[in-house]
Amino acid sequence: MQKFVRYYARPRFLRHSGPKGRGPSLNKSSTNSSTSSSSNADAYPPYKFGPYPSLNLPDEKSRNGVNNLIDKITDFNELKIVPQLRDALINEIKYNTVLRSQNYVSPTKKIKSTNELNGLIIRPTPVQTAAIKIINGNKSEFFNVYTIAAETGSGKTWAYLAPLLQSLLTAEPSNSGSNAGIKSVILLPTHELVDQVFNTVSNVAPSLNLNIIKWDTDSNYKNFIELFKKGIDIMVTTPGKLSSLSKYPSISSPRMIFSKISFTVVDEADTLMDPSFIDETYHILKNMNNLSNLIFTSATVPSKFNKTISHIYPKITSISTPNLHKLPKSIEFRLINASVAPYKGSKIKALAQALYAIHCDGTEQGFIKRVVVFVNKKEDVNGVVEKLKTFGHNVKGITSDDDVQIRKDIVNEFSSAPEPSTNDNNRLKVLVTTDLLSRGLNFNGIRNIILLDVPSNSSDLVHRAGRTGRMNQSGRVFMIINDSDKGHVKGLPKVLRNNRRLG
Ligand SMILES: Nc1ncnc2c1ncn2[C@@H]1O[C@H](COP(=O)(O)OP(=O)(O)OP(=O)(O)O)[C@@H](O)[C@H]1O
Repeated sequence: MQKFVRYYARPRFLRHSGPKGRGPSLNKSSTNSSTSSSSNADAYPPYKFGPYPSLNLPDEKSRNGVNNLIDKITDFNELKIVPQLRDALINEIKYNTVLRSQNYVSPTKKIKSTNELNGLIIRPTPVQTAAIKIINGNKSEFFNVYTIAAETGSGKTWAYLAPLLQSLLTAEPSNSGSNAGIKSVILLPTHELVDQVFNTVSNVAPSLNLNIIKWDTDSNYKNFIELFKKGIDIMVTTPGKLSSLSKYPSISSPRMIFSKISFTVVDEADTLMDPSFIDETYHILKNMNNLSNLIFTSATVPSKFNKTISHIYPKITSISTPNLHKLPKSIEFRLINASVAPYKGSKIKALAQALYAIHCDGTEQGFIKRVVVFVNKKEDVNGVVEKLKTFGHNVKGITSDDDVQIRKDIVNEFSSAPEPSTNDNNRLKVLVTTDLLSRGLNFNGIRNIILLDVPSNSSDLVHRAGRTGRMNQSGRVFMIINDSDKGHVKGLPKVLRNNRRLG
């Protein structure tokens, strides 16, 4: 029986919008009042959040170039994609889009068959239109480097998968006599993201007659060698796991692995090219001597990342969308001040109260609510989990120290579509984690994110908040602050309410 410790009847949250003096209840899912003022939001410089490295907007020309591309296209049929790929892509999205959780109007009304899905019209998102037009339209035989940058939850995975698959399906048959080798690689920073992208590609590979492989902690080398001999079309892996291949005796040199790779995607690129990953990532990229296409993709473009890749690759085509570095408009952002009574400086009490308020606010009727709580340091996760358990919450924690399979099982509870709630008591599940899970993970139907710690920079804020509000679905982000944080977050609610860009 899940009972909650109540501090007082109604949570008092610092209001970020609406008339003075009336703290809105959590129940009101008033839409973000940014629509009117967001039109001139770009008249202001990006808002620098926090003292650390800022975000860097790709040049205006490339962004404007993308704008007029986007406006005209509303259908995948208008894009240069071979028919079997277009059909496979649309089908995959129809079955797996987060938009389906919007279609769960009640536990019994689960979408059961294709015809019920037909109501879901799948159109290319702006970043998909731009990436497919620019990359598929580029006939140059030389080595092309692209960056794809677009807001969280806007469909970047298919924005790079479509050109990658198009290139595999339209490539000239190899005249080298043997198919053995790897044709393309998708690099990701975490095992969870390798699984997520591999699952997306697996949904279309059979109908496109492509051999794909996931090379990760649970992969089998014998299976890899068998597929390698047949020819691997796409390998989904992490830089570390890809490098580990050269330690096997039968792999004489890295060149044997990399010699045939012509298309590589570095997803969550600002992570994979940051000081903690770059040696491994760059060691791999520089061994790929036959690359025709290299794509870096991310929802944030930190200045350091921009400098690093422009230094290595002098000619880069940047593809970025008008809303880059903005939080999706569908997200409501609220501050909770733990310094006021009854919390008196205890962020944990404010967190417990926020969870209680979410539990009682009447949203997500008929489904188990799931809340993701982000903290800055992994050593704080277990303490927060234990504390919340004392308040009666159903809560789990994940850090990079946890066993990979346990991590994946817990993530799956939060990344799969919302589960019907059979008994009214067990209506709320909580996941406490760090930035390990703030990037890329397609949490499906998560409507509430709580930032227990103030993120130290805009990039972390964008990625954490971006686990909700995906594909413009509604979502709420609560940031719990103390008086000492006020200086750090001053002006942030107004900036986000006006849909301004973060810098
Ligand atoms: N054209 C589309 N129409 C509807 N849903 C889509 C479309 N393209 C992708 N989706 C769905 O949107 C969700 C988010 O896509 P994806 O994970 O690629 O976003 P992203 O931009 O990579 O996010 P992040 O920046 O957090 O990594 C997925 O559920 C995906 O199935």
